[in-house]
Amino acid sequence: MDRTNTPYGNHQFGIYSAGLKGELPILPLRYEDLEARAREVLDPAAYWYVAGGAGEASMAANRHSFDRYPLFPRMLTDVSERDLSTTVLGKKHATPLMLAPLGVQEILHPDAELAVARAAADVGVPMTLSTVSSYPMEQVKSELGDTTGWYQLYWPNDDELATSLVQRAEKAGYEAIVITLDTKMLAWRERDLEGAYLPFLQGKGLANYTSDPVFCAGLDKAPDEDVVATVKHWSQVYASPERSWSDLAKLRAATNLPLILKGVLHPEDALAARRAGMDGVIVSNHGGRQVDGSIAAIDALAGVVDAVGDHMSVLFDSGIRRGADVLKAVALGADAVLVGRPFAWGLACAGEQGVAEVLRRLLADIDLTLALTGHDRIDRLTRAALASTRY
Ligand SMILES: Cc1cc2nc3c(=O)[nH]c(=O)nc-3n(C[C@H](O)[C@H](O)[C@H](O)COP(=O)(O)O)c2cc1C
Ligand SMILES: CCCCCCC(=O)C(=O)O
Repeated sequence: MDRTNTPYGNHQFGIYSAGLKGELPILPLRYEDLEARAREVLDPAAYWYVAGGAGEASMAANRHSFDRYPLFPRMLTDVSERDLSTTVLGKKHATPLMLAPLGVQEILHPDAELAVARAAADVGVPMTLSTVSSYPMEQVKSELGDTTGWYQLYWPNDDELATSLVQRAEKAGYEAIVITLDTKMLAWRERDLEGAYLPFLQGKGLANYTSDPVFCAGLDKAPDEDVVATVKHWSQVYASPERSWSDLAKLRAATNLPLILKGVLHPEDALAARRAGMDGVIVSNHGGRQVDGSIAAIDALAGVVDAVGDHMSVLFDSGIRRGADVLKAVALGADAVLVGRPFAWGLACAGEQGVAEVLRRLLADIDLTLALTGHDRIDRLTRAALASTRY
C-alpha cells in the first residue's frame, strides 16, 4: 500500500499525488462538472434516462437531506493510519463502497458492464450487476474475477425464470442476490415520457434474458431473429406486481446465496424482511426514480438500522456523491453504501478508466474525511460522529 506523504496526507488511493506530479485528471473533479461532461458526449435521451428521476423532488431531497446530519470533527486523535474496511454479510470488504446495479449501460458506453467490472476489479470495489444488463451475467463475472459480485434480480412473474436467473448467478460465482422491490413498474418519469424513450423497448438491456433457456423457451424464434417478439415477451414476464412477502420463500428455496432486499425504507418492511429470512436490506429510494415526494433515503436509514441492524446487514444508496455522505451513512448505521450515477458519468466519459477514476476519487475523499473528522476506522463510526439530533 502506497502511503507516501503529500499535502493531502498519506492516503492510499493516490489521486492527489498523481495531480501533484503534474498529471492532469482525465475527468472533471466536481460531480456537477462530471455530469455536464457526460451530457456533452451522450445522446440527450440517454442522458436524461440516467440523470432524471420521477418528478425530481425526491432526487433533490436525497441530496439536501444529507445536510441534516453534519459531521462533528474531533481533534488530536492519531489518524496516521486509517482502515476503511467493513464487514457485510459476514465477509470483510476493503472499503464500505460498492457499485449499485444500473441497468442498460450500453446507452452510456459500448463496453457497458464489462468496462465497469474491469474497473471494479482494478480498484477492488464490489459490483452489483443488474438483471437488465447489456452483457450476460457470466461474461461480466469473468471480467470481475475474484472481486465480489452481487446479482440484482428484477423478480419476474414466472417462477421458473426467476429460479433460472438466480441459479445461473450462483453458478457464475455471484455472492449474493439483491431483489429490487421498488420497481414493479416504472414510475411517471416525464423526461423519458417526453422523449418516448425506454431503451428496453429497442431490445437493449435484455442480455440476461436472451441468454436464458427458460426465457428463450417462451419464444418461437431465436431472440435476434425477432426482436419485436423478444421485447414483447420480456415486457410480459419482467415484473410481478402481485407478489407479497410470502413469495420470498420461493426465492429462499431456489438458492443458497444470501438474499438482500433493495428499496426498503419503512422500519416495518425491514422487520418483515427479517421475518422472511432475508440476510440484508438496502435502504434506497432508487435514486429518486420511483416515488416522487417520498422520504429521502438518508432520512429512512436510522429507523431501519434501529429495527433490524443488530440482526442483518443494512446497506444504503441514493444520493451518495462525496466522502462525507459515506461517513454520514456509516455513522447512522449502514454497513456499506452503493453509488449509482457518479460511476455512470465516469463510464460515459472515459469507459473503464473513467469508472476507476470516479471510484478512486471517492475512496480518497472518504479516507481524507475520516482522518479530518478524527477517526481511524470507518467501521467504528457511530452516531456520535454526527452533530445532528434528527435520528
Ligand atoms: C440509469 C439507472 C439505471 C438503474 N437501473 C437499476 C437496475 O437495473 N436495478 C436496480 O435495482 N436499480 C437500478 N437503479 C437504481 C440504482 O441501483 C440506485 O438505487 C440509485 O442509482 C442510487 O442513487 P444515485 O444514483 O443517486 O447514487 C438505476 C439507476 C439509474 C440511475
Ligand atoms: C421496465 C424496465 C425496468 C428496468 C428499469 C431499470 C431501472 O431500475 C431504472 O431505470 O431505474
